[in-house]
Amino acid sequence: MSMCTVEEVASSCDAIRFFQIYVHKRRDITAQLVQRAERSGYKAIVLTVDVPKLGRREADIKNKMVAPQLKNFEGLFSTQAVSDKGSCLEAYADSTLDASLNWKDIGWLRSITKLPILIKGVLTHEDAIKAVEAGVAGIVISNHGGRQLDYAPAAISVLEEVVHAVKGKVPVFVDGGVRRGTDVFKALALGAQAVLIGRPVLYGLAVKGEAGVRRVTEMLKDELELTMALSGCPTIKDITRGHVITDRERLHSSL
Ligand SMILES: Cc1cc2nc3c(=O)[nH]c(=O)nc-3n(C[C@H](O)[C@H](O)[C@H](O)COP(=O)(O)O)c2cc1C
Repeated sequence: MSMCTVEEVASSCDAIRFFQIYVHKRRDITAQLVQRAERSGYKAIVLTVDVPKLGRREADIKNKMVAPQLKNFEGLFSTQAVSDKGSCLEAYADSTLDASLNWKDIGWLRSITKLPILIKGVLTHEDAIKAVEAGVAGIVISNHGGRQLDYAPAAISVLEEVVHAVKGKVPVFVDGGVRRGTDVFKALALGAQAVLIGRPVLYGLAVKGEAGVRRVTEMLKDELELTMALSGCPTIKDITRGHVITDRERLHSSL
């Protein structure tokens, strides 16, 4: 749901880019986006699976959230959803996203692209195993930044069970609540290959544009390096499971 097009983002930088998609009721629209991402040099498709419907975002409802102009869909369909119930974003998601999304759709996606497909929104080891069986190239553990369902577990709390289930067959990434280098360190120690960052990037952007985003990533990098130095880890490879204690271990030690 970007306000810039696939092509605009591609021409703005030569960084490695992954393209995140939702599956639309109209599959031709999803297919077109995937093809545009391929043509624009994106390296992977990230299929978000935790939004069959938009969660109940009460602030959006109260504030009568207006869906932003989603430029990728210009000429394809109108994204100007209106709602008398409150959130226009919710009305937009209801009318366009396919709530019947299921495991077979990964097969469909694989049939229309040669790019590796990552699945974003996994929170259990059972789903992680199914995702690997369905042929994904990577897993992003995520609860959508806590924006979809109250009481969904924190992504970091399920990281280890997913890593164990996946057994190194595909890389495991995690997002949600990464605010400090220590958070990155913890995720790496619990077996994540990398972390993804949402709101800190947006906060940096809001405060100081591109320089603000740069500063956010520098801060995280500096903090990670300091944490590594103070934990006796000269390289990322030196960060091990033994460097962190989880709640489960605390509980065991008090039994
Ligand atoms: C304003 C906003 C918009 C988002 N839009 C999307 C989206 O379109 N697709 C998606 O997969 N995740 C979306 N997310 C979720 C993020 O990708 C990510 O999972 C989450 O923000 C990570 O948590 P963090 O913000 O604590 O780092 C959005 C998050 C925010 C805050």
